[in-house]
Amino acid sequence: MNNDLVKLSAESVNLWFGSKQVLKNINIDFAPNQVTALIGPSGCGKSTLLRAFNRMHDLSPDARIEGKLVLEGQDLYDGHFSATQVRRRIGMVFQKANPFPKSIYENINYGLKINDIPKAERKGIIENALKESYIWDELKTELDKPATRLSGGQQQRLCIARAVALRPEVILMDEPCSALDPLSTLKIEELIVKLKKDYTIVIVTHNMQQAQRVADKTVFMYLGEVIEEGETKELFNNPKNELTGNYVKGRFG
Ligand SMILES: Nc1ncnc2c1ncn2[C@@H]1O[C@H](COP(=O)(O)OP(=O)(O)OP(=O)(O)O)[C@@H](O)[C@H]1O
Repeated sequence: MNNDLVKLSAESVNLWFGSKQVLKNINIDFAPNQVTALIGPSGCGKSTLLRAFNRMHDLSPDARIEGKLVLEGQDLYDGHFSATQVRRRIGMVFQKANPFPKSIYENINYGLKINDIPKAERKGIIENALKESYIWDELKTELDKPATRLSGGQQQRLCIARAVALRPEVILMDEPCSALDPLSTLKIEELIVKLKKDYTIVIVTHNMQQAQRVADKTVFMYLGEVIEEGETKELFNNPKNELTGNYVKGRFG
């Protein structure tokens, strides 16, 4: 891919937990302002790859990474960045919404504080992040209420607001809708499509319809390897690899 069209990439990435190799020679380029879905059967390494971009394996003493994970030409592991700096530029939303046991306001304010955003700016940023995440109208009169009292779908949109408040360049989403009802799922999907105007988004999903609804590109992984990647429509309707075809048609997984 032309370098101007690459926001984030994995270059010859191998990853082990102890002696078990979980990622094998992964090469992927993620284009800016696009949504890319990572699909593949359970255990194929999707979350592990996503987490590697966010420096989440720093805390696993048995994790070993070879190769490069690159954001705009800069290696995320070459000592240039701290994990906090990486996470400011690459936000993450998890499978289960994980609001802090604090108020709605404080959930977003906390990240702003630890990233030294001046106090005078925080209120406006919080309002914007909630608006951007389509949740302001629902929550504007109860910002002081505990976030844990929100519905699962609202909690997940709050977590997305928490991520966007820091103005990351990339948002990684690890099965963000798997714990949600169909209506909340639809709202998050609409939000994802809207957010790609400003962010590069990578989403892990087991939901084939979801991948087709939200993703411009799709990457199919199997046993730690990338088997096929391409335009979502193409990969689903005209897969080049038999394994991909069997997976997207639901024959295994
Ligand atoms: N911290 C860890 N220590 C040891 N092994 C791990 C660790 N994290 C993941 N693994 C192993 O790595 C492999 C890949 O797991 P991963 O969670 O990346 O798969 P996945 O494709 O995201 O699966 P799922 O769709 O079920 O979430 C699995 O065999 C898992 O047990």
